[in-house]
Amino acid sequence: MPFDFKPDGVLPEVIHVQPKRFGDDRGWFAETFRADVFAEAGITEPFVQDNHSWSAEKGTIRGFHFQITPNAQAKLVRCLKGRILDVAVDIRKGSPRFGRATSVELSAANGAQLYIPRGFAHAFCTLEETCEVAYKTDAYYAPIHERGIAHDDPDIGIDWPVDPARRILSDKDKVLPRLAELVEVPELVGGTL
Ligand SMILES: Cc1cn([C@H]2C[C@H](O)[C@@H](COP(=O)(O)OP(=O)(O)O[C@H]3O[C@H](C)C(=O)[C@H](O)[C@H]3O)O2)c(=O)[nH]c1=O
Repeated sequence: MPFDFKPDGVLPEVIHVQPKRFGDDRGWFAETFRADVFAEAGITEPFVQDNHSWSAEKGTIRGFHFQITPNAQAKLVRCLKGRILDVAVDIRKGSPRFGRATSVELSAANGAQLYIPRGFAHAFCTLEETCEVAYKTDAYYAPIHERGIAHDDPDIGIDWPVDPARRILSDKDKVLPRLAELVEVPELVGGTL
C-alpha cells in the first residue's frame, strides 16, 4: 500500500502517516491522500478544506490553535518546503491524557504527515527559513469558534527549539491563555469528541 499509518506513542489518537515515494531517474512520485486507504486506517471524516502557510523565518511559531464544537477540526499536516516541529496536545476534557503533547519533525525531505483529530490543539515551529506547510481540515474555518493556547504554557511544557527572544509569533498568539485558563475545551463524551 502507498501509505504507512502508525498511532503516536504518546497520544494514540494522533496518527503518523508516511506516504511511499516511487523514485525513478526523474525524481519521485507519491500519493499524499486517499480517502479509501485513510478510511481503512480510521480517518473517516471527509476533509473539506485545504490550507497552505508560508513562513519566512526560522523560529516562527504558529499556534496552539483549535476550533470548538460545532466546528472542531481534525487536521492532516505536511511540510512542503523546509522543516517544522509539529506538535499536538490532547485538550479533551475527561481525557486520561488531557494536556499531554506529542511532537514530530515534518519536512519536505521526509514527506511525513501528522493526523491530528478533533479535540487536539495544534502548533508548529519552523526549523529553518522559508517553510511551507499544507494541511487539510475536516471542518471549515470558523473564526467565532477559533480558540488558542499559549505556545509556552508550562503545563504543556514544549521545549521549543528556538530561544524565546528569537521566536516569531503573531500578535494574536502572543497573548493566548494557558490551558488552565481556558473556559471552553472540547468535551470528551463516551470516548469520542
Ligand atoms: C486558519 C485560517 C486563517 N485564515 C485567515 C485569518 C487570518 O487573516 C489569516 C492568518 O490566520 P492565522 O494567524 O490564524 O494563521 P495561523 O497562525 O497560520 O494559524 C493556523 O496555524 C495553526 C498551526 C493551526 O493549526 C490552525 O489551523 C491555523 O490557525 O488567515 C483563513 O482565512 N482561513 C483559515 O482557515
